[in-house]
Amino acid sequence: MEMFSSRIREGNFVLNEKNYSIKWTTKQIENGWKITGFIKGKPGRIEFFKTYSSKKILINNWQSWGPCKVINTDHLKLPRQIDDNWQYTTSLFPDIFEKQIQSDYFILEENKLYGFLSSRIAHPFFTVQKNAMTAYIDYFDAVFDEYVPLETFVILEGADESFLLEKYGELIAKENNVSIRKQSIIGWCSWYQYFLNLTWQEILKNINLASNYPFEVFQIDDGYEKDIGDWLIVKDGFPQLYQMAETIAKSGMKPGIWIAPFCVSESSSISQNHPDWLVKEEERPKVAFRNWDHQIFSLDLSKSEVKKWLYELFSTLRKMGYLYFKIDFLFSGAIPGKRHNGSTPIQVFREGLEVIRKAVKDAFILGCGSPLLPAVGFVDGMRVGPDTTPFWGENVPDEGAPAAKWSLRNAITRHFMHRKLWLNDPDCLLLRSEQTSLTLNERELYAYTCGVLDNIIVVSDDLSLIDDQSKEILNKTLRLISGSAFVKNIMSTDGYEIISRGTKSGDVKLFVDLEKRIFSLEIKTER
Ligand SMILES: O=[N+]([O-])c1cccc(O[C@H]2O[C@H](CO)[C@H](O)[C@H](O)[C@H]2O)c1
Repeated sequence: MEMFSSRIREGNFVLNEKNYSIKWTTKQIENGWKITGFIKGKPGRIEFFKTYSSKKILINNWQSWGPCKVINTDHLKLPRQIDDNWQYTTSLFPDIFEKQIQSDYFILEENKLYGFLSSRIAHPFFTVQKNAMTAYIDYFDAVFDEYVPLETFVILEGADESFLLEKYGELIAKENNVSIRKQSIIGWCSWYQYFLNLTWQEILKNINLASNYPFEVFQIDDGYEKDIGDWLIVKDGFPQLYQMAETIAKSGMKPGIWIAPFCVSESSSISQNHPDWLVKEEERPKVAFRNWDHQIFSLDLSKSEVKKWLYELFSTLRKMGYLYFKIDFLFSGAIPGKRHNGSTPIQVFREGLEVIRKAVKDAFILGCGSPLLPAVGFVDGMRVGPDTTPFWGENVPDEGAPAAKWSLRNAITRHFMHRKLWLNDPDCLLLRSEQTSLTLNERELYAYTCGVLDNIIVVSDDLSLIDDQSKEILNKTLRLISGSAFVKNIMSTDGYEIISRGTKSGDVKLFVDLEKRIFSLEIKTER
């Protein structure tokens, strides 16, 4: 284990390189080491730490949808090609990802965890090549005249990897002064039934049927808006946004809305009227990703006009009565590219989140498609996996594309974040027995796992398709929440053992195998 080419040991150190200076402190902590410090100059991408890598490692992608999974470093085929439309969800640095094994923020291996506790200015990540693991901190093109804090780094050692990961989560929470909402979310969401074919008639139908369910939140997803960026203008056939909120509120639920606030479509009025608001590459608006048959640009969140627009947008929605905001495609605010004031993409991403937080006050913010570590402290809930699907998805590559199987796997491998960094959103439960390829067993397996994990529970079905059996799955799931859950064998590749103490049904133990699609649920003490 080497930091800047010297063996790791306690003390205060200084290093003056050509382009930057760094001073740091290495301290022994319970179960390992902690490194804090300061840096100035034009660091670019610094090689921070080096060690040997095991073959079996748990790696993590930087944003919500990306995989968090155990791999065997010998079995990964390199080089690999990235889908051009989704470069930055695959990696913040696609050129690195194509050639090397990459893990963002942390790596877990047998008996050891290497992890960063913060991403306030820079992007910290690891690469593995042959048996060499390197930790980098990337400061993009930023120049710091004065010392700025280094992203804090820890090495944790111990025999139980699940425990190391939990410990890591606690340290991140402490570093970022996180406070967690006690009250979790039980709700309804339109996306996984209606996708972009959403209509106001169907929304009304489901608002009415929702009175038979314990939903506190009723969230309208993508499909109501005229264009990505033109959020306050609705599609033909929808009432005004304030009327939608009123209708939901009248039925006794909290109005929730989906919005992708850090990006705009090439066709939106923002792109047309404010080209100066967009992140540029070679003087042209940079394509953050392609979706909805359009090129999608990234907003330059370093600009005060953009921040003002963002604040107005969210305070308007809040005034209309929205109390739950699913803010999506957030990664687009943090992609590399030229911003107006020289801040790093990570800094401006956090400034954007801060503006939204101020504007919506105490309303619930659910992050989605979001960089994970930089969002800690700004969001109440966070999607921790790819989109779920009304099919299992066993043939979908494990790379962040929608698939129930991989969505649930991430809910398990990223469980250590739950109630430490935010409330985990494992994505929606799909309970309907029609218009789905999920079997009864798969629907139960998904729902009970989310329940035992105590995660956010949001149903995304046309409620007129819910039969008694499907409703009983929901009721049973809701009796499994509120416990404190622990994934016992996090490095496993053939089935997870999850225990949860103090659930509404007592202490429970769940064994779940996503390959074989089997589970067994043991309820130990009835209360
Ligand atoms: O279909 N896609 O290509 C695609 C790519 C990436 C993300 C994605 O889903 C995201 O946005 C939709 C609305 O558009 C829902 O809100 C999902 O819950 C959210 O995760 C969909």
